[in-house]
Amino acid sequence: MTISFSKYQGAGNDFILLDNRDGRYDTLSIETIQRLCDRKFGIGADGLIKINSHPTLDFEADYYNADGSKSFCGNGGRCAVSFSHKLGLDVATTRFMGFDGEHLAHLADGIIRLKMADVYTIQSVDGNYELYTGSPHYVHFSTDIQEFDIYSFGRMIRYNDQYAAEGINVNVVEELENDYLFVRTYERGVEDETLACGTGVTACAIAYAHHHAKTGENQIRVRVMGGELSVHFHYDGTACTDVWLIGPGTFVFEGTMDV
Ligand SMILES: N[C@@H](CCC[C@H](N)C(=O)O)C(=O)O
Repeated sequence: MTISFSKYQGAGNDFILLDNRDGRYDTLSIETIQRLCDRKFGIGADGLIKINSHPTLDFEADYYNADGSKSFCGNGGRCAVSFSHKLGLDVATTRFMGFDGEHLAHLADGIIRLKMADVYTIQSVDGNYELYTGSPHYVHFSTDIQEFDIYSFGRMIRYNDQYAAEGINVNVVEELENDYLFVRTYERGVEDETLACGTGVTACAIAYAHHHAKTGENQIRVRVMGGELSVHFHYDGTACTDVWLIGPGTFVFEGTMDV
């Protein structure tokens, strides 16, 4: 089978995008997804997204991590909107289905505003936080995180008895200035640090607002290893609503691969 793909990246988190609106890639196996994402034997990517048709929404973004497991991906969601624009869909305002439910998004001037799920539960775990933003995240605040060994720390948390079965994404966060964070993320399903994680920066921005009791409207800028993202939301002291992840979703190259 010949796969026709486009490669995209959002703040350095990179994805293979497939147009599957006619179902031609419905039978793609987990092994094939792993091979396509492999950086030595395949195209190379942190994840793969099939754009499926949907009965009531503009499309479905069917996301797979590089190991073939499924979740919602914030950076991937933005890239799915950019790719859908390339496919000819009108995505100035668009609604699509993701792993965690329906999403609204807007594309203007190459920047995608992606509406994320509301967050009602922020769990405190020994001074760290655990929350679900479409995928599960562990948030640890620290200083001088450029020097932090995120790989060893991420693996220690992700594979401990509490999380080993389901897995968790592990973020380390530094406050650079008021409302400006630096975030590094170890992603489950990639099992390594990625250059950015959209659901991760969303979780970190929310945990930061919660930690500092920043109620009301929040606009948090986040530096990641591969660029800059923003997270806007309302926090009422308990719940986060009207959550938006803002950033690019950039075309890199396209091609074919025989599998
Ligand atoms: N890179 C993503 C998150 C992808 C899913 C995650 N690895 C998981 O399995 O939970 C993002 O940008 O949100």
